[in-house]
Amino acid sequence: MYVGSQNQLKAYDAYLIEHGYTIEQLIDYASDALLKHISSYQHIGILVGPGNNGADGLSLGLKLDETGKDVCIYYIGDYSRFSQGNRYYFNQCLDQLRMINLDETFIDEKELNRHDVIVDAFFGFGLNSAPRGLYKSVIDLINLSYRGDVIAVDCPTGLNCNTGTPYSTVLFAQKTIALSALKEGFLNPESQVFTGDVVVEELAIDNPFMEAGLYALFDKQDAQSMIKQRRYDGYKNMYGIDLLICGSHQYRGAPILSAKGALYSGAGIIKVMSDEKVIDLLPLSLPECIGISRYKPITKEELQGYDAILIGCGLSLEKESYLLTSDVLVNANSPLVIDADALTILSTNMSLLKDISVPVILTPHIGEFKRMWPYEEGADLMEEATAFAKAYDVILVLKGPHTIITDGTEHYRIASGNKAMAVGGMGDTLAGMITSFLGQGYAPLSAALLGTYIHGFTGDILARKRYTVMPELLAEQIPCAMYILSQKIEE
Ligand SMILES: NC(=O)C1=CN([C@@H]2O[C@H](COP(=O)(O)OP(=O)(O)OC[C@H]3O[C@@H](n4cnc5c(N)ncnc54)[C@H](O)[C@@H]3O)[C@@H](O)[C@H]2O)[C@H](O)CC1
Ligand SMILES: [K+]
Repeated sequence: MYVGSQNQLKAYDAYLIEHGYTIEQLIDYASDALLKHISSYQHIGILVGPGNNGADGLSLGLKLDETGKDVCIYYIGDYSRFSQGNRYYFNQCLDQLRMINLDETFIDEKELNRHDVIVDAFFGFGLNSAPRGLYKSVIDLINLSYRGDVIAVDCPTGLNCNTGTPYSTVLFAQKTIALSALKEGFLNPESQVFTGDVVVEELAIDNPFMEAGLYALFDKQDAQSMIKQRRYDGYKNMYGIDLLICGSHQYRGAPILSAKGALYSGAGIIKVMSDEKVIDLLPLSLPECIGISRYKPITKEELQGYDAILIGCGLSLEKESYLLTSDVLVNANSPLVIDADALTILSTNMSLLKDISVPVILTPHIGEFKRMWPYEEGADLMEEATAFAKAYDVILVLKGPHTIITDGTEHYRIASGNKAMAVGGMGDTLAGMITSFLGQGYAPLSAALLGTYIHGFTGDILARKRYTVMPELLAEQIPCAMYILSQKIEE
């Protein structure tokens, strides 16, 4: 299943049109996909707006009429402002269907309740602000007085399709048929009260989702088929020797959380290169890990022999951390995960990324991302993420609700994770997990996807009975979560 923001969905339609489809054809495919969801009803009212969402409703009305249904179209506004696709179907409807212009004849409660379903094709992903005037009046009337089902085409009118939050007026639907892809806002669980059940219907064409920039939703099934079974004859070196260059005298907890994330997600051997104070603490909290005292400068030789390296968690922003980060970026010859303070340091000299020949995964939260990329407030985060990954040839794990992961060519949103996980230290655990999967031999993009999915999945299990989820507890639960996924256990 794919997901897109308003911009991306507009670009998706433009891409299809550039590649030979006409808008009238696309609307025809859209109404084909809608038909089966409405065909069990007999008396059908369709609310039609001025754009292509309205056109979907008109084309659907024609098809329902052909099968003997009682169809009535309610429209607002003047023909000259309708979209090209809308006019094409509007003209056909004029000859065949009962058409009510709400500017002239407003519907009352009785007329409304003649229908056993109301199809909302007022606005789809094109809506930019609250519905006003007659649109608002009709929506208010339906919300208050209509007793049948409301089915929304693509997005309920009045719901912001990027955020999943309502404008001041919104139509409550029992069901929403999302065309081609999920709208980004539907990832927000709070949107469900407006959308009702969401069904995604793809158009019956060769859909170029990924090429055209839409994001795939990486879900439980994807994780189950990606996760490898442990081998009967496996031994520790087979599961990776990972180096975590993390922690400082100031931050002693972060490296422990990263190491726990790495260890509990299956790493063979973990070495933590850090400040003396962290090294002293390590055997007490994590006796499985090996401590290495950190001296400057870090040479190429010291970075040899690892399957994956993580730098950044709890590193601090002292001068010495700047030197350390550039030493590691210049000398590393294993796949590299860059997190937290190392990202802030990197943001002061992004050209360091240009000369790296090993695969690099960056794991910023939005604040760290903005330091690295000229992000303008309100810009489309998924589009910016893709552009960033392409520009620097890295894998970007942009942390947030339904974390964004892209290498510039493939793009994903992670289906797991929840609000109880917004706790300091959670990112350190995640960075350790991704490093662990890199070290276990997963391709870099797979390591990022699997690490992030399992992190969220473990958090989801814990959050069923918790208001907040602590990173340390989460780390300790990773083996159970991985067992559930690897054995395909239904819960
Ligand atoms: N690939 C697909 O899945 C396809 C989906 N399709 C459908 O097309 C709509 C999007 O159509 P579009 O014409 O771009 O936008 P809308 O119909 O949602 O809106 C029309 C128009 O209205 C203006 N507008 C915005 N906000 C307001 C407001 N508050 N009040 C009044 N007017 C407003 C704005 O100018 C909009 O452009 C999508 O949802 C699918 O249903 C197609 O079938 C093609 C293939
Ligand atoms: K709609």
